[in-house]
Amino acid sequence: MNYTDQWHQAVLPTWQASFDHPFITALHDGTLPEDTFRYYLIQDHHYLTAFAALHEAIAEHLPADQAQVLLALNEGSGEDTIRDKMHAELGITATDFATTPVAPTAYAYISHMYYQLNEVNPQAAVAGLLPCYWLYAQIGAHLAKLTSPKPLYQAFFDAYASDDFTTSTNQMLDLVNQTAAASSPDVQTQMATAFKRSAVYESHFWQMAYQKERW
Ligand SMILES: Cc1ncc(CN)c(N)n1
Repeated sequence: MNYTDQWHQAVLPTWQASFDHPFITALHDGTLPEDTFRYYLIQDHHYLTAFAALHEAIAEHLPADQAQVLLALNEGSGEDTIRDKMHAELGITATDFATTPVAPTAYAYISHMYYQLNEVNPQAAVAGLLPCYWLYAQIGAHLAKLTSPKPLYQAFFDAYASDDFTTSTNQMLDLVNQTAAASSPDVQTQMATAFKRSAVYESHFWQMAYQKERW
């Protein structure tokens, strides 16, 4: 079994908690209040801004060929275009982003990823990015085919079931497995820990949005 499958096996209950979260089930059956989705999109914009910056920062510490893959991934998943359409549909503006503080869980997740880079090592930081790709690709693949009655929510699942996002996820999986294979056992353990913590934060992120968490 490759490294990422081992780490995935080790976090299965946490991973499943995201699939079963009421935010996801309500998105799927169309009952999620629009203002809850709006809250999610604004927080996720904060998260994705930091996530893109992290790709750049981590790439500076990787061997050139791996850095190139990470930078290309940062350009190419197509997520921004879909999000722009959703923001427009819900009337979310640049002012909303600027005036809405990053909520505690989003702040903690972003801080965790920077901690991996600044206090652990770039390998752990790369592993910490993976659940963001992989979990959403799996949720998209699973739920897009079940069809939400609300087109906006269906578009969310479709985006993550798309060929572009699946390809990006597979490239990220390859990058993380190659990085792990070239690392010492101690670093592999640090990578597994970073992956696990990101998976935990992914499940908490739905809850943050569901309860519209505030400071
Ligand atoms: C919190 C979070 N995790 C993952 C994804 C998918 N890139 C996302 N948009 N937001």
